[in-house]
Amino acid sequence: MERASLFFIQRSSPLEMNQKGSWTRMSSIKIAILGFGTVGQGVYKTIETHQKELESVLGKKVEVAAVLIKNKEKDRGIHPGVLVTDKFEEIIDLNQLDVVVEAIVGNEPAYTYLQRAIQRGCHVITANKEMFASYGTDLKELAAQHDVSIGFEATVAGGVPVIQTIQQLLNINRIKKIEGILNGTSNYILSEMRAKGESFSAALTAAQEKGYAEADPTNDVEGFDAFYKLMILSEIAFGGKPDWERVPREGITAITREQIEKAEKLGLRFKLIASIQLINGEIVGSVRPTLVSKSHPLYHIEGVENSVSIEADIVGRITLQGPGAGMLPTASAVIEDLIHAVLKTGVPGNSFRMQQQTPEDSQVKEKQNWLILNPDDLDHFPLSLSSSAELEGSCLIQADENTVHSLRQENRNASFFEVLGEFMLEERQLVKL
Ligand SMILES: NC(=O)C1=CN([C@@H]2O[C@H](COP(=O)(O)OP(=O)(O)OC[C@H]3O[C@@H](n4cnc5c(N)ncnc54)[C@H](OP(=O)(O)O)[C@@H]3O)[C@@H](O)[C@H]2O)C=CC1
Ligand SMILES: N[C@@H](CC=O)C(=O)O
Repeated sequence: MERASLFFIQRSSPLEMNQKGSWTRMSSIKIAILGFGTVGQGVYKTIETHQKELESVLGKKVEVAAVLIKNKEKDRGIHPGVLVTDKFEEIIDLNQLDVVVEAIVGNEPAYTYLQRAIQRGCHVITANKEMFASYGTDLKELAAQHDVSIGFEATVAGGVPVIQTIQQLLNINRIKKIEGILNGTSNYILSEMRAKGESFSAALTAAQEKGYAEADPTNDVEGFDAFYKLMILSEIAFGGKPDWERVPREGITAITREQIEKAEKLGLRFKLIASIQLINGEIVGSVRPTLVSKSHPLYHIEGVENSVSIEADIVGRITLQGPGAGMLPTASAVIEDLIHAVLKTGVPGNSFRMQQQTPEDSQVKEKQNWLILNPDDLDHFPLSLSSSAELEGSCLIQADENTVHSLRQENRNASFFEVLGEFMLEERQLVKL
């Protein structure tokens, strides 16, 4: 009995003194969660488990007023007082609605729902990178017009607070380059294939079961997901995005277990690397499978972990690392955005970061090391390493992007992988092109 009443006291709003000096129930922050999959459920659970912390930071209880889903037949285990509906109209028409958290999939109807929520005066938070990469600029503008916050920490690198780091903590630094592992599913698959000899499809199934993969995992394994995240980072770091068509995007589907084993023998690991930088004032990016050597920090990023390195002119290089996908890490990003939303530190324009950076000290892209697996014509590479047992049927070159591009055209069956980090082979010479 005592336990039950204690529980009741905790769940009801605390008392606050009103202007007339009498005690009333403290008002609560009412939120709606759009989507109740991995992310939506994580947010719902975290609000339950961390109500005390939320209340102490915000001075108010946070109440989930409504949840939007597609399939009304599924049992959700949601508290009976919460409106569970497949009709957005019922949510947007609620008497009180302060924050809308969007965790559904794809551009529409997510974009329209968030526009309507902002127009109603609600703060919005999204985890939907595909939508935000396309419409983030418009939504930020709309949010500024309506003086509401827009949170999108969960759109990039799951639980790793990279957006707030750039927006709130690197206001004066000029960012030169951002590079990292931005897709948890791909990194998990590559790690499982290498460490446990799993097949691609078995590793993908496991990533889906753990809630890491997108509803359509093509986005993960073909590099679209990392690409969307890169575009979101580009906008906050450089104040703009490159022409999407000019960003090479390649996923991990063509990587075989044999290639992974061959790389392993050479002390190299495959990682899906996303990178974006200013080169002579132009924003240049790419998403592609890359080989990293033991000396490189990304070599040790395994499983669902993500890692993002930010190179800036004052601070130098800082690296953030942590879980890049999954229920609770993503809920963590959303919940922290909720604090900024309610305290209004997430209103666009409240970040001091300049919108457009002067590309004064942008860099010239140097030649990189590339490992070519199975070139069609080894004679093409006079100093090829084909005589090496480990490198049988492959060679290492140093070349710029354009040279590699032409070589690819001439060697259609060969695979070209940039090598990051120190990579030297005894008695072997690098072919410099
Ligand atoms: N999973 C992760 O680790 C991360 C995911 N994200 C992003 O968060 C978003 C959600 O991901 P996740 O939770 O994994 O996805 P899920 O597929 O697990 O869940 C999607 C949810 O959205 C609902 N939904 C889909 N379309 C509609 C619609 N048109 N109207 C109403 N409800 C709809 C589904 O309803 P129903 O249950 O009825 O089918 C489901 O509850 C995605 O944009 C994803 O990219 C971001 C960071 C990490
Ligand atoms: N599918 C995504 C989820 C988080 O953004 C990933 O695997 O990284």
